[in-house]
Amino acid sequence: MNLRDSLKLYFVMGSQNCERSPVDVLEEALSGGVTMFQFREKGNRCLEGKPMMELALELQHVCQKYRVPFIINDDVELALKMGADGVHIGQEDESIGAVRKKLGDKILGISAHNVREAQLALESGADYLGVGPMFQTTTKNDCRPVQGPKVIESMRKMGIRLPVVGIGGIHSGNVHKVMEAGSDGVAVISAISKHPERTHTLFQGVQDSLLKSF
Ligand SMILES: Cc1ncc(COP(=O)(O)OP(=O)(O)O)c(N)n1
Ligand SMILES: Cc1nc(C(=O)O)sc1CCOP(=O)(O)O
Ligand SMILES: [Mg+2]
Repeated sequence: MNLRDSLKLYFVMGSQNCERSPVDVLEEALSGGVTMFQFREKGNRCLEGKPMMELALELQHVCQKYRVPFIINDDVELALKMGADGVHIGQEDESIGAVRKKLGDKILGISAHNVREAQLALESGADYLGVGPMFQTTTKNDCRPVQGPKVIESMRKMGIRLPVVGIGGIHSGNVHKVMEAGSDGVAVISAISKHPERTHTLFQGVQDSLLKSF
């Protein structure tokens, strides 16, 4: 599967986001159509040290079973140590160029909030952009103000063709707005971590939007 296709339904999650076993949640999400996974163990009640590492390895194993890329949030050294498929970093994390050098040809995702950040990420070697927040979210407390899907639209209008996922407050009722703005897919936490059994509805929303755009 190429990267654009892998980004259709991108599940981002850590144990702090789950109401039951993260391994079971991920397994159900992958059966429901998730195409890429990011391990984001961060914030209140998150695991550290050995328990975090053990969980990361278990989740990586589940992704391997489904042949879905396993991405690590923020921690480049952890990603290299585990042999993860890539890393996602934001504007407040390490420099993009330095991370690209460490990662070689592994997947590098960058958060971008405007056309300038998107252009810089592209020039520094990003493989895809995470753009948000699309809608109001309570999952990440240091989020930027909501700009909505129009940011993705403006990136596309300015000729940025890099694969893009929208993130922040996305659920099956608003997924079409993100896709219609020119996104390749959506990244979600709570819509799946709280209701993994509804993953297929989100996946169908992405597919329907892609079919309509032809
Ligand atoms: C796919 C995707 N997009 C954006 C983010 C946010 O990254 P960042 O801005 O570095 O914030 P944290 O997730 O590290 O709190 C993401 N993780 N994934
Ligand atoms: C991790 C993250 N990054 C965001 C950004 O705007 O960059 S919003 C966000 C949280 C997404 O969680 P939910 O799907 O539950 O709203
Ligand atoms: Mg980050």
